[in-house]
Amino acid sequence: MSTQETIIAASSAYPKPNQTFQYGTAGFRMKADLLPSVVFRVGLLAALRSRFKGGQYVGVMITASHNPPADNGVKLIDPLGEMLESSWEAYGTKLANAASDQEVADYYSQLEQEFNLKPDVEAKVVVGCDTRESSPALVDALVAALNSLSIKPNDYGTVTTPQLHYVVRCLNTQGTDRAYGEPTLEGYFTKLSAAFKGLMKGKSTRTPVTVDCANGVGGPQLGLLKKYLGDSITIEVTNEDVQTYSKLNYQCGADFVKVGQRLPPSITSPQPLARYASLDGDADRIVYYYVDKSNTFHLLDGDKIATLAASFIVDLVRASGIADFNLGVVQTAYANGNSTKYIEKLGLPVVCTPTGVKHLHHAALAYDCGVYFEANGHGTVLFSSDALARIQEHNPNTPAESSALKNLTALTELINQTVGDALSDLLLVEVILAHKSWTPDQWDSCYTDLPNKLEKAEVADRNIYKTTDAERKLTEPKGLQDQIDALVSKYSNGRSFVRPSGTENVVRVYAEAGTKGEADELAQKVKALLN
Ligand SMILES: CC(=O)N[C@H]1[C@@H](OP(=O)(O)O)O[C@H](CO)[C@@H](O)[C@@H]1O
Ligand SMILES: [Mg+2]
Repeated sequence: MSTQETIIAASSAYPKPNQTFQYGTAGFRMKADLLPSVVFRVGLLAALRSRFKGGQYVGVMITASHNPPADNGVKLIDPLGEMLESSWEAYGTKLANAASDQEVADYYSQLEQEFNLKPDVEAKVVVGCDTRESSPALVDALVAALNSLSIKPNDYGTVTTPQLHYVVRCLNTQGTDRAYGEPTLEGYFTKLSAAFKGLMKGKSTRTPVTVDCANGVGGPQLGLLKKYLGDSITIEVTNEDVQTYSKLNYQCGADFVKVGQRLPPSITSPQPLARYASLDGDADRIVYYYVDKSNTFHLLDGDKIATLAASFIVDLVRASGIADFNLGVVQTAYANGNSTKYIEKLGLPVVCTPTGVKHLHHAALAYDCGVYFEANGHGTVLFSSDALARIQEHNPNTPAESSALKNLTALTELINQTVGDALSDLLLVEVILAHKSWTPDQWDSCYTDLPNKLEKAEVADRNIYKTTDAERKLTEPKGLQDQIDALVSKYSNGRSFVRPSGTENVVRVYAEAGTKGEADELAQKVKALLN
């Protein structure tokens, strides 16, 4: 049979439902029963992408992150562990929407020709999935697509999204001077735990940190990581039930905590000033929190993690005696206004990009060290290859410089530089707090969040909302931005913006103001302009 015929035969087992699909910020994501045809076609896309990249490995992750248990999703990982290059999202969308098996096969061949893909360049695809009930069948759909092209994918089983990103990068850099690590889970755990233990040497024993794993894949993986960490840290794991599918992200996890600004109900008697953290369903996102002595809840979100990491790394670089090192922080419009002010006060450059990790990641590459976080806890730290070389070649002049340099080097190993990684970020925060001997309230006191409110509005057509200035201003519908500005001007420390979501059929409204009541009121008033 020709390739066309084998694709058609295999595709016929995965008929397309009557639905339009779009590869968005988080790949394809929706109710799992709508996804088999999409995942099959993403398998074809992954093969094309790998061949386009000269036969390098690409990854396919099956997950719907913080979405409810009945949802699932699929996204592609590029060879260095980054998100799929944006220009390819459109090919994914077109493949997913092809009306017949014949059209699927035709479009596959068309792309093969367009990119002049040689038949002798073999595709290499790795796959991983989260713990959802629907995940194994979706992996089967992916494997069926690859098998129809005579490709045998490398299945990493149930893994966190960042673990798969790590593995993809390791596979493609093996044996080069940019080798990222062993392309196995053991390699991942060993790399993180060795760096962590080095950084914690000589630090006094800390109180435990409690980690809510959203009843997702982070639970079992954190359980494994703990074995490698030994007694270098005490981690208490909660919400780690992956057997009861309905519990995933239910009343727990990073999204629940961030959106509701409250504890997961499973934490019934929080210890004042103890450290708590929540992961999301695929463990690429983390937020911290604590209750103070009067039992009031305080969130330490992605902005707080970014400022903590940036100030710590700047200090380490200085203490190592490395000069002319430029460190920048990348945020989105959702970053709290006071976090931005704080970073400016530290004398660090800070830029704002559109929402979505790929935009932040790209902007962070402009620095020797780019620290990027979304307020909701997605984020990581990138060191440029030039910066890594300078750190490696630097000759310290004093024992103090030598010790700082050693820690800086270990940090570059501890941080998953492919993508935001809740497990790696957890260890990063723990290291910094240990080095500063800080309790969570001391960390929190660096700056006070401006009261804020995030709302969503259901609108007839979110595509009529067009933005500029990193999504902070509307250009369309005409006149709406002026109305928003007029409202904002009535509030001290007021700020508000409106943008269409990239992952849900809604428009998001964000507002900040001097008091919580004013922030809520401003958000309501801006929302009312949309109807
Ligand atoms: C306000 C907000 O939290 N938006 C989220 C959300 O994007 P929207 O385009 O706002 O739907 O999902 C993205 C993917 O997970 C994440 O990167 C982003 O931060
Ligand atoms: Mg996630």
